[in-house]
Amino acid sequence: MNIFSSPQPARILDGKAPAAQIKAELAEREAKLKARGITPGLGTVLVGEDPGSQWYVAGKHRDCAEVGIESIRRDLPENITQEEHESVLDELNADPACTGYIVQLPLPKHIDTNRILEKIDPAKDADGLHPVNLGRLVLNVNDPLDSPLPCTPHGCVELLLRHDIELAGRKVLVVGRGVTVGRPLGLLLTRRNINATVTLAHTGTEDLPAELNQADVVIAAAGMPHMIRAEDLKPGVVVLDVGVSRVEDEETGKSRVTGDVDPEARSVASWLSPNPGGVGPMTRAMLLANVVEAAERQVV
Ligand SMILES: Nc1nc2c(c(=O)[nH]1)N[C@@H](CN(C=O)c1ccc(C(=O)N[C@@H](CCC(=O)O)C(=O)O)cc1)CN2
Repeated sequence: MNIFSSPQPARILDGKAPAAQIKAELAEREAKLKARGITPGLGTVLVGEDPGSQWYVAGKHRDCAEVGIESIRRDLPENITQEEHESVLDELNADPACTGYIVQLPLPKHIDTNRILEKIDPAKDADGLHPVNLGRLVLNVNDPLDSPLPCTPHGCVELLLRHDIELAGRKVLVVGRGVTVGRPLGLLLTRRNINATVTLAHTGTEDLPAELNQADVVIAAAGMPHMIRAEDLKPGVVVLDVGVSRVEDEETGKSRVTGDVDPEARSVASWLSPNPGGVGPMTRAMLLANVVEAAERQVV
């Protein structure tokens, strides 16, 4: 134990159990939709052979099967052109069996990601990353049935709420300004129903340790292994480890997933999300929620 230690090791912010609960709730909603003649169908668009992306997409289809959502896969070659990629999105936009879809990120460098995200029909945007849906997040459209929320930010907030962790009035430091996590997460946390005070740190932040030292809650989404050092954290802090990096295990030589947070943080924090097993399963559950909600909007 060092001088920064909290008296007890951090409690685990487990994502697997709440994700399983959410999936069970979604399976019931899906059954009601089917009874009304609507079958939710998730499409995925994957470009290239990246093993991580292939694994995530396969996981999304496994999750769909669990909940009763139909799956549509479009696996495209690495050298696909912008125009060819966009024409696949035109097909999915027109396909009534596809009630929602995602384009797995990152895309190869020769593809303009923003143009691809803009091409998705906002009503079928299962990731909540179309400019219209991100704009609704900025505009504070509050009814969840109006528009999808980005999956990882929504998963982070749900993970905290389902462990009864109060966010109102607390200082939350989000580390990372990416479009899939950091930026939308800052917007979500400052909504009136959550009411956190948010600082968004990034590679241009001059004194990250000073920011970390002030924070009641740290959400690390930078994708840099163990960049959040235990000695910079305030004792009793709540820590969510979102970053996913693949590193070689020193003992086995095999590739494994690691997060942004130094494992020693468990002796300082009051709550710490494991990685894997924390935010990842919640991200997947929130994607399914977006697909079911998009299909439910067809009923109303
Ligand atoms: N279109 C999108 N692309 C990407 C997103 C996204 O939300 N939409 N996020 C990430 C990848 N991602 C989903 O696509 C994702 C990452 C991690 C997990 C997850 O469950 N992780 C597991 C462990 C994973 C492992 O062992 O490799 C965990 O945390 O327990 C799910 C989804 C980038 N691209």
